[in-house]
Amino acid sequence: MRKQQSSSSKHESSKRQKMGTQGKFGTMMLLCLPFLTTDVSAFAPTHLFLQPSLFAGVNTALWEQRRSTSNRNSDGSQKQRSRRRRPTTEGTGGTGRNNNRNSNNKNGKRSYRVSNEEARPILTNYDANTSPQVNQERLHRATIDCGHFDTCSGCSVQTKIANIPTIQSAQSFFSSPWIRQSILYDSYDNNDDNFYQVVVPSPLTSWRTQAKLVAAPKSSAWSNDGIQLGLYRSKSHQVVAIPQCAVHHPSINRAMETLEQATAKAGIVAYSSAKREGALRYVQFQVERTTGKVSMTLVWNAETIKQTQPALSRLVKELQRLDPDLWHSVWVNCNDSTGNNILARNPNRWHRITGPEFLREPLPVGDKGWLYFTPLTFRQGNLDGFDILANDVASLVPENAKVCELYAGVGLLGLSALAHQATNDENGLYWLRCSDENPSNARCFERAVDSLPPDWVGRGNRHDRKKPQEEEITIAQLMERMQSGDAVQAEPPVGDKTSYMVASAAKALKSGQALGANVIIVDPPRKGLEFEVLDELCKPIDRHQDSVEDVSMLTIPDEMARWTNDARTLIYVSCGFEALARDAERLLTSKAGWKLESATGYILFPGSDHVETVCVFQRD
Ligand SMILES: C[S@@+](CC[C@H](N)C(=O)[O-])C[C@H]1O[C@@H](n2cnc3c(N)ncnc32)[C@H](O)[C@@H]1O
Repeated sequence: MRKQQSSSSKHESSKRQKMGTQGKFGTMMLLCLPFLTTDVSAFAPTHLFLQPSLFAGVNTALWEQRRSTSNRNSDGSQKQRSRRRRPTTEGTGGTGRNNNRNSNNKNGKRSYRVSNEEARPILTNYDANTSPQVNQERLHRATIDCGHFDTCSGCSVQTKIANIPTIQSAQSFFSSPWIRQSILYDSYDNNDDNFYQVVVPSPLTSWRTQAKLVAAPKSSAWSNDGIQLGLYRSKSHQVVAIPQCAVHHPSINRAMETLEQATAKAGIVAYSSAKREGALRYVQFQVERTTGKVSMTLVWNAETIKQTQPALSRLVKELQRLDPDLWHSVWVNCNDSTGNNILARNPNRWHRITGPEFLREPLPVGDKGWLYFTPLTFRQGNLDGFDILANDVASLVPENAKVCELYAGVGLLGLSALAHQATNDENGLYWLRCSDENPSNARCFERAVDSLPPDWVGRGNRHDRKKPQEEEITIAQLMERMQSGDAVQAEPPVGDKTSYMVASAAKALKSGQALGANVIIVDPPRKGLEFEVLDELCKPIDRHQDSVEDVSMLTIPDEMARWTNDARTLIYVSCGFEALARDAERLLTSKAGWKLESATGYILFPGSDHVETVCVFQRD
C-alpha cells in the first residue's frame, strides 16, 4: 500500500507558504539528451516582436523596498548580512578579485595571484551593486564609452542604457490593463505605474566574464599569418575586430591579443565557411574571477583531436610562451559541421588540452561555498550582475521551503537560496531538488555541495558518506545511454537535503521532482518553458491529491497526477522577454490561480538590447 505523508509546518514566517510533507527525496537520476550548443544567432542583436510603448523612465523604488524588507527578520530587525569584507583584501572599495589582479608585470600586463585554496572571496562589491544612488547613476548618467561602438554589433546604446526596445516592451507589457488585473492585490497599488522595476546590478564596463568570438583571417588573403577575433557585423558574415571592447573583462581582451599573436607565430589559419577549409572557427573565453585566469575553448574545424595536430600543439606551446600566467585551461571543441552551431554538442567532441577541469566561482550568497563550471556547462555572461539577481531570488524563498529548481545549470540559484537560509535563518531550506538536461552539470553540483558545511546540506560528515555511484561513468557514456533511451539510477550524489536529477524539465516534473515542493524556480533558455512544463503549471490545484514527495507514494495513477500541485510560489528567471511574456500570459490566464507578485528587470548586459527578468507568481 502506498504510504501517505502528513503535512508539517514548523514556521509561520512566510505569510503565504504552507509547508508540504516530510520525507526523503527519491534517488533516481534520469538522463536525457543535452543541448550544449549555442547558435550563431547569439552573435546578432536580439529582436523583439512586442510593440514598445512610449519610454516612460525606469523604476527602482519598489525593488529597493522589496530588498530591504526581504532582508529583515520577523521582528523587523535587519538580518545579518553575511558579506563581511574579506580580511585579505587590501585597500578600500572594489572586490577581492579586483585587488587580486591590480599589479603589472614587466610586459605592462596585469599579473595574477591565484587565491589561497582556503580563502573564499565574498561579494565585497555587493553594497555598491545594490546602492540606489549607484543604480540611478548607472541608469541615467554613466556611459560605456567604447571605441568600437560605431562598427560593433554587440552594443546598441552607450548611455541611458535602459532606453532599449526590450525594456520598452516590458514596461508596456507590465502596465497593460489585463496584467494589472493579475497582480497580487497587496503587492501593488493599481493606480501606480511603478510595478515593473529596472536595475543595473553591475558596472557598465568590464562586466563580461564570458565571450564567444568569431575567428577570421588577419589579412584578406587566406594565408597563415594568423587570425583576428571579433563579432559578426549586423546581418552579415563580415567580422569586426574588437580588441579594446569596453564591456569585456580585461582578461578577455588580453586573451584575444595573446591568441592572435600565437596564431600568427604558429601559422594557424581561420576557417572559411565559403571554402570549408581552415582550422579555427570560434573561440570561447571564460574568466575565473578570483584569479583573472582564462579558460579558452578553441572551436576547431576537425572531426577528431588527431586531425588538429600538429598545429594545435604548436599553438598551445606559443600561448604558454607568450603569457604563461593567463591561462586557466585550454579546451578544444572539434566541430566540422556545416550548420550554425558554434559548439559541437557531443561530449566526445570536447578535449581538455591543458589545465584543470573546473572553473571555480564563489557562491553569490554568504561567505562559504563555491560553484563549479566547465566549458560544457552553462555559465552566465555577467557573473557580477547575476550574483545580485541570485541574492534577490534567494531572499524571496521562504524559510524552511521545499524547493524544486528546473533548468538549474550547476545549481547557482538553488544553492544560493540554501546558503541564504543557512546564513540568515535558523532552519534553512527543508530540501532542494535541482535538475537540468545537461549531464555535465551533475558533477559540478556535487562539487559545489561538497564545498558547503555538511549541516547545510543535511549530512553528518561528508567524508563518511558512501560513494555516490558504484561505477565511474564518463559524460560520453552517459550520453550514449541516454541516446539508447536508458535511464540511469544512482544514489543521490549529495546530502539528504540536496539532490540533482539529469533530465529535461518536463521529464523531471513527471518523475516527481516537484512533488511536495512549495517553491519552484525556473530559469529556462531564451525560448522559455517547455510546453509540457507550462501545461503542468497551468493546472489548478487538486485539493484531493495527497501531498506526497515521491512518485511511488502517489495514491492516484501517474496519468492523473498534477505534478506541481504543492507549489504556491513560482520564481521565473527569464533571459528571453518575448518568451516570458508568452508564458506569463498563459500562467495568468489559466485556471491555476497564479497572481503576479513582482517583476524586476535586471540589465545584465549593459549596452545591448537585452534584459533579464525575475517574475514572482503566487497562488493560495
Ligand atoms: C539560462 S540557463 C540557467 C542555468 C542556471 N540558472 C544558471 O544561472 O547558471 C538554462 C539552463 O537550462 C538548461 N536546459 C535547456 N533546455 C532544457 C530542458 N528542456 N530541460 C531542462 N534543462 C534545459 C540548459 O542546460 C541550461 O543549463
